[in-house]
Amino acid sequence: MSQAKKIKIFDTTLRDGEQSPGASMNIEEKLRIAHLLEKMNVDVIEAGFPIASEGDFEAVRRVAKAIKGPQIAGLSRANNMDIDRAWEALKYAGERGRIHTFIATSDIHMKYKLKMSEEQVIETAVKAVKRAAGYTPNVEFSAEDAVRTRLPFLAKVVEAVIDAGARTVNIPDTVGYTIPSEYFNIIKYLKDNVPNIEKTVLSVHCHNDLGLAVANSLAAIQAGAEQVECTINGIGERAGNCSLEEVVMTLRTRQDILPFQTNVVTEHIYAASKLLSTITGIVVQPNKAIVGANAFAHEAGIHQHGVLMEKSTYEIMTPESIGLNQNKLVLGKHSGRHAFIQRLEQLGYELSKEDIEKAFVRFKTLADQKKEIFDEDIDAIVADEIIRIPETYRLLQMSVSSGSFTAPTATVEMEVEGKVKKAAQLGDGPVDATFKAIKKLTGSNARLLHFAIGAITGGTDAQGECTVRLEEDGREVLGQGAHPDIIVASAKAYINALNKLVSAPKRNTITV
Ligand SMILES: CC(=O)SCCNC(=O)CCNC(=O)[C@H](O)C(C)(C)COP(=O)(O)OP(=O)(O)OC[C@H]1O[C@@H](n2cnc3c(N)ncnc32)[C@H](O)[C@@H]1OP(=O)(O)O
Ligand SMILES: CC(C)C(=O)C(=O)O
Ligand SMILES: [Mg+2]
Repeated sequence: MSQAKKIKIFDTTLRDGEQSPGASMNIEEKLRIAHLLEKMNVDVIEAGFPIASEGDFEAVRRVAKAIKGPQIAGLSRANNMDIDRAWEALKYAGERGRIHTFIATSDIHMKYKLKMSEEQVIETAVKAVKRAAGYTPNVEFSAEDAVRTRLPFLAKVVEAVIDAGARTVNIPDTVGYTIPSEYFNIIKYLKDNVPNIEKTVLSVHCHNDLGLAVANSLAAIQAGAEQVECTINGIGERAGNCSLEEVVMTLRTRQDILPFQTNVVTEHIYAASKLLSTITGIVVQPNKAIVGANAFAHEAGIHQHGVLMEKSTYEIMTPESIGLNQNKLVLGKHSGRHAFIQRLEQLGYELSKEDIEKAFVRFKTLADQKKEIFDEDIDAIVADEIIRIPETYRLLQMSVSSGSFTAPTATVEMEVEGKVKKAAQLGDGPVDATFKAIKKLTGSNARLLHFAIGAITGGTDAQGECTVRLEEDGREVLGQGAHPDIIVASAKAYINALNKLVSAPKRNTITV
């Protein structure tokens, strides 16, 4: 059995997270996220601030009704109206309904915002906790701006609200001001100086104004905090809150020096991150820890080589642990031969050493001009440099008749696998008739996905250039053809694509 101490995860994506500019969510959206948080097995979901609006009230009520595992919290100021309204929404969750009441305790907030003395703040806090405790024993109290609060006063407030019935007491860094060593000392001070501290769960709630929310939360855990308040993708007021995925994955990854564990099923982390950014439109930066697009991607040749030999050379957690299928080796100008050869093999190419070297030189030249090399680029390099697509089908001659009085007809003569064949077809237009004739001659079932025609140079004598994209059995190819007659250019492009389909290696999904 593990000796690790349990840390409760209090997710406030739907409350503090929603305070991010532009992150407002409707009730259905909040419910979808709440269901995913339930699957993730977080301990508490703070669903909203019921007094804030009818919509927020309804969202908290619906979440309290629908969610079965985690506790459901609703925020309220330290007054009767907010607390009563919060319970009205939370009561459907029974004992799992948590009234979370708060009041600021720092000099700045008391003087300028609340215009209250220390005595008035303590009295208001105690009254609020007692009022909430009249509804449920599941009461949390937060000392807003605790980090900028004089410590002896903070200790007095904490002791008083515990006596009044607060089962959880939260010490927020509301403005993201503290640093890890200072926050550690604050939590330690409360542990050492509040006589009834063991009767409550000590919680922390960090903002990211200096980019230290996760580091501060970890320091607090080391000092004895038992609950961490956090949000998916770290969204929240201003620079955001402590990121759930970062704090949870740090605890999971560094068990060797952090003997703590959470109940979170981390394999849902990636899905939760995606769902939230889809709903809010707040995109995750590519280099964001854990859930950014590049968090499990490697571009540098030396790293790619290492990862191909043994993933743990450059990966401290597995992509699977957050619900990603696999890592990603991005081919670009920093890549080396090992990764390039692996991609060639995955694409189904079996090339000699000399051919690989030729293709690699072309790949590096292209990578200098292009940010990322895709599989289609590699297909083109191999086709041009090594394979030079064999012509299973060849256009010999063709004629087309069409106009406003004539039904479009195409007569096409082709060499098909060494035999000369001819067919005539009617169509909706001359190109359609031509493609139908080619299909008849080749027996192809390929689907036309895209057809584009343009002029290579200006003027009526310009070469027509045609591009088609065909699909057959899940494989897609591009075909190109050029000719002064645009119908002939179209026929050539279509035949070029068919040749690629019969010569390209068969592959399933394209992976890295
Ligand atoms: C650190 C945090 O994240 S705290 C949570 C912040 N979240 C939000 O504010 C989002 C939801 N808020 C709202 O919808 C609105 O602000 C409401 C409904 C709560 C209040 O709206 P209004 O009544 O119009 O007041 P307004 O927001 O302008 O001002 C806040 C009032 O609450 C008082 N107040 C602030 N915090 C508290 C508190 N913890 N306990 C009691 N009163 C408080 C202020 O002193 C001010 O009082 P006043 O109106 O007597 O001057
Ligand atoms: C309401 C409290 C917990 C808060 O969000 C903060 O202080 O940042
Ligand atoms: Mg906050």
